[in-house]
Formats: sequence, structure tokens, C-alpha cells
Amino acid sequence: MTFDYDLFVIGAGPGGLAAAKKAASYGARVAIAEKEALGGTCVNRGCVPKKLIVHAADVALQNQMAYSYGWSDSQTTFDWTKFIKSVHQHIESIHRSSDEQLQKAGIELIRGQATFSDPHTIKVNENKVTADKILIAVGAQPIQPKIPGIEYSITSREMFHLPYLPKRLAIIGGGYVGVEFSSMMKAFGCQVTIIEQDEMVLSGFDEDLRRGVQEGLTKRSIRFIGNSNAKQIKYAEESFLLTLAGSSQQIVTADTILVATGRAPNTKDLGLENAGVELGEKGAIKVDEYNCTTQENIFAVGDCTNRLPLTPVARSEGVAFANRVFGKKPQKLNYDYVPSAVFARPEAASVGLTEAKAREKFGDSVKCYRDRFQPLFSQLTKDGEQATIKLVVEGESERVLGAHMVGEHAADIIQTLTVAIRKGITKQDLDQTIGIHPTTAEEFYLIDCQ
Ligand SMILES: Cc1cc2nc3c(=O)[nH]c(=O)nc-3n(C[C@H](O)[C@H](O)[C@H](O)COP(=O)(O)OP(=O)(O)OC[C@H]3O[C@@H](n4cnc5c(N)ncnc54)[C@H](O)[C@@H]3O)c2cc1C
Ligand SMILES: NC(=O)c1ccc[n+]([C@@H]2O[C@H](COP(=O)([O-])OP(=O)(O)OC[C@H]3O[C@@H](n4cnc5c(N)ncnc54)[C@H](O)[C@@H]3O)[C@@H](O)[C@H]2O)c1
Repeated sequence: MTFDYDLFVIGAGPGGLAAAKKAASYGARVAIAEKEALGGTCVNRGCVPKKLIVHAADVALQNQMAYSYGWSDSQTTFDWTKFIKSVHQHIESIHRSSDEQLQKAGIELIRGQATFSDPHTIKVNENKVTADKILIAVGAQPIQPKIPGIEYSITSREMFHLPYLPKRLAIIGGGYVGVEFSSMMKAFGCQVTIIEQDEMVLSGFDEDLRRGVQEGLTKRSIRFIGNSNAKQIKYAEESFLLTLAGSSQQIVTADTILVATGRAPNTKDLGLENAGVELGEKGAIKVDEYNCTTQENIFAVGDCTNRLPLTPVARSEGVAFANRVFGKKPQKLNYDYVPSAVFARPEAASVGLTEAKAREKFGDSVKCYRDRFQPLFSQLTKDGEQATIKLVVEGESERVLGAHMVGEHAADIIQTLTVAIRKGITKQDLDQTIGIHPTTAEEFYLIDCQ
């Protein structure tokens, strides 16, 4: 049977784009469908605009510290509307560049929502196309608790289109999204309250990292209400009244309520039932270690599989799929040492096992080294900011299983350590390494407090 394409990709986020480009580089005839803007969540309403807002917030924070570094008081004002316009202009330039890359690679871009008619046939805008192989890379979307008044809240998607900054922001959920937005918005002068069902922010991360971030947020006057969740939202006198349930039953008054309670795979309305593609927990597409679905010619990568919803993971899965299927280079990803960062202030990052997971797996042979110190920058500002570093090691050789950090440049430092930890370094390897002074990163070579 002949098909219109060798590969049809649904979704032009990091996973879909990486797979399409790699497959085309092997000579495959490729088309990609996108119902919204090129680049997916990451470029349009995730990593990229988020990190630009973090940079804008850092300017505000640096201004607060400038006096300690010899600068005189100067009047500064922040224009959110002007700033967010330049963020969106930058995103448009990424769209143009992605479009050019697709054209150059000979990949056909089809704008519209794709649905399956059968395992080899896709319908987009009333047109049907056929493909030998199909890759699903449709990402995920925010989930919202089903409570009365939830329609008054917004999600991270709308945060990037706020017409003006709210005075009082309530955030339901203290995970990645909630913590990052709390510190950005606080730096711009908003009063921020986080409501989290767990006792601390960032569940799933190492306890020392969670504590370090939580202390840092509290020091910045971000209010945290733990062991509580949202019960209902009402609108009264130009404010939203958020009633809580759980250990706190108070009412939080806010101008904007951000719901950041997790994300669910975008697998509804795809016609998967016509294609024999099965779903697993939370509506995620069931895949094996090679990203094969339950239908032999259909594959899935990225957030829609709900494995590790991060851009580099989606991208690597897309490339590994194309290498194997079109480049005849079998490639299986190893998810054990995927680093991740929370771009809050204080910043936090992590790779490998948390202390709790390491103890579950290796019992009493696990040992931890940790240190808390004041980075040089904060010694002059006297703001009392502390950094935390922690190593989780195992056995006589003290093989490093995990590294966790809270403090300036945490993401870059942990990223650089990742390759060494993946390669199985020991604590002694770190001790014998000479660092760069004065830096925060050198503390990983000097750490000796257990
Ligand atoms: C606020 C926020 C901040 C984030 N920050 C970071 C970060 O700093 N670092 C990091 O690593 N990750 C971050 N992430 C996560 C990251 O954005 C995702 O893991 C990544 O975008 C997943 O890529 P993907 O290709 O799987 O899906 P997506 O990027 O979601 O792309 C899927 C695409 O498919 C399209 N689509 C869906 N259904 C169809 C259909 N039927 N037909 C046609 N097109 C369709 C969608 O429109 C979308 O463009 C963040 C996420 C959020 C929400
Ligand atoms: N820097 C990054 O890499 C980055 C940034 C943002 C998002 N992301 C990705 O996006 C995903 C989604 O992020 P997220 O923050 O939405 O989800 P998350 O799973 O990280 O955090 C959700 C939080 O909401 C809490 N929660 C859930 N329901 C609640 C309720 N009813 N009331 C109070 N609290 C409630 C949970 O306990 C959890 O702490 C992340 O898992 C991550 O993979 C990554």
C-alpha cells in the first residue's frame, strides 16, 4: 500500500518538531499537524516566556540589592504591558525561525486539529491524509479542581496574557508552576499566597530542597498555606473570595486566582478509539520503552505519555524514535538521571535519587552530605539568603546517587554535575576535584558535613 507520507506527526511542540526534523534528515517524507502555534507549550506558554519573566523579575530583585553594592537610590518603574509585548514579539520570532526550519527540511506543516479515522488515516480540516507511521506528540493541558466558582480562576496559559499585574494573587498548588509564578509575581510587587494540599511546596523533591525553597519563599514574604485545598470561589466587591478546606478553612481574598494543580495528557478528541491506541492512567497514551503504542505503526512521545513532562525529555524521545524507526539506530532512553530545575527565587535543581528514594532502594548503606551557607553575593547585601547543597551517596565507595541544590545558579550547576553522576562518580572523585574560586559550584567539591 502507498501512503501520502512516511511519517505524520500530530503536534508541533518540542517532541513533535524534534522527531519530524530527525526523520526528514533520514530522507523520510514527513508532515506535521499543529492546531495552535509552532513550538507547543514550551515556546508559547511554558519554559520560554516563563524564563523571560524570571529575568525581568531578577532585574527588580537586583535593583533592591543595588544599594549594598554602592549604587545610589534611583527611581525605577516596571511596565508589564510593554514587557509582555516584547516577550510575545520574541515568541513570534521563534515561530518564524521554526517555520523556516521546517521548510528547509522539506516538512509539510498542516495547520489544524488532527484526528484519527483509522490507524493509517488522519483527518485535518476535513481533508484526509494517509501515513505509514504516525507519531502522537500532543502534549498536556492544565487540570483544574472541580469546585464551585472555578470559572473565576485562570491557568498558567492565561498568566502570559495578563493585561496588568494583580495586586493580590492566590495560587492553588505549590508545584513547579505555582512556586515559579509565586516568586516572579512577588518580585513585581504582588502580594502572593500559595495554597497547597501537602505540608510543603514541591512534593516529590528531596526534603532538604523543599525546606530550602519554602524558607526562601517565606523570607520573601510569600504566604504559604499548607495541608489545605480550595473549596469554592466567589466573586464579591471586585475581588475573588477563595474558601479553603483542610487544615486551614479561611477565606483568601485575591484579584487573580491561578490554578496550578498539575497537567493531564491532551488525549481527548483525538479519535484514538479509531486507531486502536490504548490509554493508561490519567488518560496518558500507553507506550513501551521505545515509545511504541498498542498499535504497531503508531508511536507517542512527550507530555502525552505522562512519563517525565519536561521539554528535554520530549525532545530526546522524539529524536530517539526517529533514530530507531527511520535511521535504523536503536536507542532506548535512560530516565534515571534526568535533571530538573525550579526557576523560582531561590532557584532549586535536582538530579538522581532523593534521600527518601535512595533509602527505600538501598536502606542503611545510604549516607548524605549537606551544607548550608551564605553565598558571597548575599554576604554584602546582608539579606540572610542561604544556599543548600546535598549529596546522596551509597555503599563503601560512596557512589553519588543524587545531588540537590537551592541557591543561585542551581540549574546550571546541577546540569553540569549530571554527566559525572550518570557516569557513576564517587564522593572521593568530587573531593579530589579542584574547583573554581569564588563560586557557589565549588562547594560541591568541599562539602563534608553529614
Ligand atoms: C508554565 C510552564 C512552564 C514550564 N517550564 C518548563 C521548563 O522550564 N523546563 C522544562 O523542561 N519544561 C517546562 N515545562 C514543561 C514543557 O513545556 C513540556 O514538558 C513540553 O512542552 C512538552 O513537549 P511536548 O512536545 O510533549 O508537548 P507540547 O509542547 O504541549 O506540544 C504539543 C502540541 O500539540 C498540539 N496539539 C495537541 N493536539 C493536537 C491535535 N489534535 N492536532 C494538532 N495539534 C495538536 C498543541 O497545540 C501543542 O502545540 C513547562 C510547562 C509549563 C506549563
Ligand atoms: N521548571 C520546569 O521544568 C517546569 C516548570 C513548570 C512546569 N513544569 C512541568 O509541568 C508539570 C505541571 O506543573 P504543575 O506545577 O502544574 O504540577 P505539579 O504536579 O508540579 O504540582 C501540582 C501541585 O498542586 C498540588 N495540588 C493538587 N491539587 C490541589 C488542590 N486541589 N489544592 C491544593 N493543592 C493541590 C499538588 O500537591 C502539587 O504540589 C510539572 O510536573 C513539570 O513537569 C516544569
